[in-house]
Amino acid sequence: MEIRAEKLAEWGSSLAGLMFVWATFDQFFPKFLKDYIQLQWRKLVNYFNPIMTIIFNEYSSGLYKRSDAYTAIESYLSSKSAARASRLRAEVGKKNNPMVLAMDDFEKIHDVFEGVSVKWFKGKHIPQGKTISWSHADNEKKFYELSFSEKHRTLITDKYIHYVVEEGKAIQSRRRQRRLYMNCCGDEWDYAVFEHPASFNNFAMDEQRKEQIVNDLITFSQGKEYYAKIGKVWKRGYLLYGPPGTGKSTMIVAMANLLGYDIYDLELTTVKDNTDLKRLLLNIKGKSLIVIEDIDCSLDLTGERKRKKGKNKKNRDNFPKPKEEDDRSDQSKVTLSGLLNFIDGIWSGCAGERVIVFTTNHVEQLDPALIRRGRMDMHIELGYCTFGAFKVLAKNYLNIESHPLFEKIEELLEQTNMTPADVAENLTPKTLGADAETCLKSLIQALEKAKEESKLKLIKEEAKEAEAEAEQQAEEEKEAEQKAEEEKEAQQEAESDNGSNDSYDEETGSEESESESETGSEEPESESETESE
Ligand SMILES: Nc1ncnc2c1ncn2[C@@H]1O[C@H](COP(=O)(O)OP(=O)(O)OP(=O)(O)O)[C@@H](O)[C@H]1O
Ligand SMILES: [Mg+2]
Repeated sequence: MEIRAEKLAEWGSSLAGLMFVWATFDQFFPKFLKDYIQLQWRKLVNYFNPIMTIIFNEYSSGLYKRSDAYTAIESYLSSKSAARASRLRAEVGKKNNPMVLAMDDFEKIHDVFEGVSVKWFKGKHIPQGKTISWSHADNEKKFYELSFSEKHRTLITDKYIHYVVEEGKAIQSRRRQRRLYMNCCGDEWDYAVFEHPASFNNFAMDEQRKEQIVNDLITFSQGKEYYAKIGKVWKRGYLLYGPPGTGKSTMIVAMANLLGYDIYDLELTTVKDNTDLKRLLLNIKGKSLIVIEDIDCSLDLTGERKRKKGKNKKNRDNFPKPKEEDDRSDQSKVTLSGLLNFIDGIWSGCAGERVIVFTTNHVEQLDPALIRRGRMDMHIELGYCTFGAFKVLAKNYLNIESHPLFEKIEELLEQTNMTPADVAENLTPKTLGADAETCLKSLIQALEKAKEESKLKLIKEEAKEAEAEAEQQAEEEKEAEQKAEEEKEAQQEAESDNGSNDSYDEETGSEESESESETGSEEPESESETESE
């Protein structure tokens, strides 16, 4: 299309004229008149295409706290802005938080929900004249304006706004720095900022099972209405069990990272009694993952607690403890019923969503009451490394998805038990520049060694068993011999008794008179006396 120079000049002068008129309008017309004209203009537009507008103010009137809906919408829109807004504002997060791109003031972005297009506008009212105020509400008044066609009113007010707020909250919680709380002493929580890279993406386990667990967690975290409908507290319990080094603690971190929850690591051995336990638990906020590791070592299932033992804790117990700590653990009286009350008692409903995780290496030692469904809803067994799990580790550690050595590794993994922790350690390069093949070979070596060791162990165990069996057999034989001897002796005694009775009859009691003369000499004497008489 050809645009002629005279035409351009004509447009230019019209534009300049329009700008002049606007500048004059803006400068000389009072605010109320401008607002009136704007209102009338909107009405005119609305007449032909009815548009509905909803305003979300940053501060509700009289409140000093930012509106939750406003902040949730801000988070939701910031996730859309990077791709859709033409002017962005960069905000650098606090310590270690990534930079966040948000839409700038007076920007518009479009969003689509169930095929319906809506428009968001970020505006602000700037107060006329400068006033000094301590309240945000008196300064700039920011707001989000949502506009959509009137005919979609029900969809937007009933569903879309709810969706935006919930999604925004989820984004906030994902961005928020998470905390790891610990109860070090008494009934108080101490925390540290929690940054752990473990996730379900790099967690090594059977893919199908992993998907089940992830789906279960996500369904739980989105199940607020469902739990309310069925009248249950919004909580879910997971029991993770398996040998040391199979990823129980790693899975806890992956769970927290997936849901964006804080972790509360509850150390029962430092809690004095049920009252302190209650106090601790009441101070746990919503969106939290409460963890009791090695539950079998923390709580005596008869009701009394015992000191942690096993694994590292066992080693720790070898060191003399400060007397104070010793005394404290002796006085501790957290009971199983106290713990169960917390898990599903009336006061378990005092906070928002919660996930409770127990870990143990000895599931068979746990009281069935503690782990029944409803308390520990999902039981997850973490076992030795399978080939599927190995492939995840190989992708994580060596960035490879296949290799000619995989076949050999698969075969060896089927023949021997190696924990994912050991496999991971063998896949870790030990020297700078060590390539994938070197690491795989090192794993094969370790697997072969483990296989040999388990074979030897088996042989030793069999030999030990055979020895024990032989010992038992020898003992049984010895016992049988002894028994036979005893029986023989008893028989001989009985026979000799019978023999003596016979001789008494035959020899008219000469022997008896002998023995009787030892015990009671009077009777025979009197007898002899009568005889002599
Ligand atoms: N399934 C897994 N996927 C990825 N890494 C794993 C897995 N299992 C173990 N690891 C690695 O092994 C290390 C030890 O695992 P973890 O501490 O989770 O084991 P655990 O089952 O909690 O052991 P314990 O019973 O001794 O507490 C982790 O740091 C992790 O790097
Ligand atoms: Mg662990």
